[in-house]
Amino acid sequence: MAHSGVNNDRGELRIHENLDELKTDLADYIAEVSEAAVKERGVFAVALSGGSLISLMGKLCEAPYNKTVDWSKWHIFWADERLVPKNHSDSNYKLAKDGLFSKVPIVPSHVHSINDSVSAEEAADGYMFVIRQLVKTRLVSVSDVSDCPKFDLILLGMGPDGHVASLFPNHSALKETNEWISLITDSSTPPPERITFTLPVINSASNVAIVATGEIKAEAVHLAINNVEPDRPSLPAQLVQPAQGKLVWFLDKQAASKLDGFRISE
Ligand SMILES: O=C(O)[C@H](O)[C@@H](O)[C@H](O)[C@H](O)COP(=O)(O)O
Repeated sequence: MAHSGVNNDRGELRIHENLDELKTDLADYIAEVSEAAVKERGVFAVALSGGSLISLMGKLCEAPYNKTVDWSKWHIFWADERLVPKNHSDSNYKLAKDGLFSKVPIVPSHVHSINDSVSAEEAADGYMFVIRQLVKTRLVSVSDVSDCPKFDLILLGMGPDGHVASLFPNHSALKETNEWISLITDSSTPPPERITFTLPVINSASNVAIVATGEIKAEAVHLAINNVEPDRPSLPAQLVQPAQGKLVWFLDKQAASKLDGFRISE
């Protein structure tokens, strides 16, 4: 690791020499968080995003994790989903199915995907209903400080514009303070219709990881982590500030290259 375990008030930074190291560390981290949740609560409620995140999680499907992780206790949710059919190449469900849960023994009824055969509004309401039910039974924990669900882990990618989940810069969904889910119809990155967790839900999780790689992400990583304009934070990734949970950044050295004080070691 180029820099390991550096903590600042924007969370723990795990900066890696290359993608292979990052993938191993990410798999280790997810396996550890899952084991701790299963020990404490008997289940692991994890929310995924789309993009490169899923392939960066790929080592979970290999030894030793494929055998050591207690997959039967995993419950999978989506921090965001694109409103396309589940067999469409833009679907985050398809991405996760092909890259993850078709390869490990996750219980099909523990996959809490978004309905693709109803209207966007009905899909958003349905997803909200499922999460509400699971919070009632405490399969998903509840935050002590808000009435929001407290996921054991929310895994986020980040776009070069600093978006996380489907929360885009300057979008009104960033201002949502009550609802758990927002329906987006005008996403600046296609496809336009998406369902996303809101910031209150992301910031109520026990653990949040943001995974960003490549030089194309360096500026947004700098703005979000060096907390530029802390009084007027506007970048979605900068607004990820878990109230009681732990935030960890998984970066490669290209994505970290614009961080204040960061030097690439040869
Ligand atoms: O559904 C989505 O579009 C994603 O959840 C999105 O937030 C993604 O994580 C980022 O766009 C980063 O994507 P990359 O890692 O592929 O750059």
